[in-house]
Amino acid sequence: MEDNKKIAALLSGGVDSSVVVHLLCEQGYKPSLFYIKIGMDGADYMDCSAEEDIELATATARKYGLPLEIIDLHREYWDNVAAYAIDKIRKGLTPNPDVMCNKLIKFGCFEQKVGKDFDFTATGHYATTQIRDGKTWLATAKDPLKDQTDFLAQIDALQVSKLMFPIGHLMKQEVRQLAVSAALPSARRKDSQGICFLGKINYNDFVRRFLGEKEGPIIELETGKKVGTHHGYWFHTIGQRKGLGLSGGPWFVIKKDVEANIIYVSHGYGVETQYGNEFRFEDFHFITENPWGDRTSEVDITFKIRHTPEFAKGKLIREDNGYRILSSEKLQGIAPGQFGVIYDEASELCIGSGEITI
Ligand SMILES: Nc1ncnc2c1ncn2[C@@H]1O[C@H](COP(=O)(O)OP(=O)(O)OP(=O)(O)O)[C@@H](O)[C@H]1O
Repeated sequence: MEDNKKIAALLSGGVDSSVVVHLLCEQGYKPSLFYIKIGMDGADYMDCSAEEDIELATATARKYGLPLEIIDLHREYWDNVAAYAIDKIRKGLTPNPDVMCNKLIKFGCFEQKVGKDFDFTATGHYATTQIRDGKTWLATAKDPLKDQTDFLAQIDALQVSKLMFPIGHLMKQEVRQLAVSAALPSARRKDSQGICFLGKINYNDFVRRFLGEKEGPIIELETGKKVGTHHGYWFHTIGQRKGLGLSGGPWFVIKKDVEANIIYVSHGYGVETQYGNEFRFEDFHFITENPWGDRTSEVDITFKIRHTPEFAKGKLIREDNGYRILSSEKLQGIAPGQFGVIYDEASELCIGSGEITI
């Protein structure tokens, strides 16, 4: 990479993005730093302050003599990401605001307002990129526990071609050590959850504010017996185990009847209905392009249906009107609305993702 590249670095005040700044400077770059402000919408249920973040970001910028600008994307966030999350929850689905925040805010609105004037945007995401056949592909991080490619799996070819992930080749421990040895202002900070509000606020308070409460029965799937009462199907998600307030557990949420406001639960593991080995996608999205071409109808892949370090093995099957995953093993808690994320067989490249439907 040439040293005169113009780089915008997204700085959150956390350890990871501070190390990004440090590494870029060591490589001879002079990145412009940007802190994205989402704001709290004047609501007390979002008790999180950006002040400490901004203070640490400012201290980091000063240490390296770099300009820091605060970009207000509050309206954009609420109009896009929060509205998306509420809409999905209302439909009984499980949204993933982190995925949408990356696609629409960090690499969407930010790109349109600021990033467009730079050659690259650097972030502290745990991910890498690879060039193959002249094209840029999203690739997994060295640290499997921290890998965040699943949160990036809705970005597009143009976005990925402009991204830099300077810490993607490091283990979290190495990043922390670098922060300490470089005496970065954020070195001793514990991990943050970034700007995505659902990581920072009480999820139930957020949902209650928009959808209120509505009591309904909790019914045991096998017996049809009422075992408890819930306060609205929107507080519960398929596969959920905690927070049902039922005795004699463990209980799992197996199914939701959104029309009738009923939650169906079942006991313990080994319940056949709790597992599935296939699901379909609503609009599958390839990040760079379809690496298998249109003629291949069935390919071996690895995939994730939630944010876990493990990859499941399976086949991606092309159908007349979309794609289907056939898993080699039974999957627990396939939650419609969540993103199913596809990787190549070696779990090296993140190929794309789609919203799960069943
Ligand atoms: N408020 C923000 N302003 C600018 N960039 C941000 C902001 N929040 C997150 N980012 C960028 O997105 C990356 C990934 O964010 P994530 O939410 O995963 O935080 P993280 O992994 O804890 O990173 P960090 O330690 O840098 O906060 C960050 O490293 C940073 O580059």
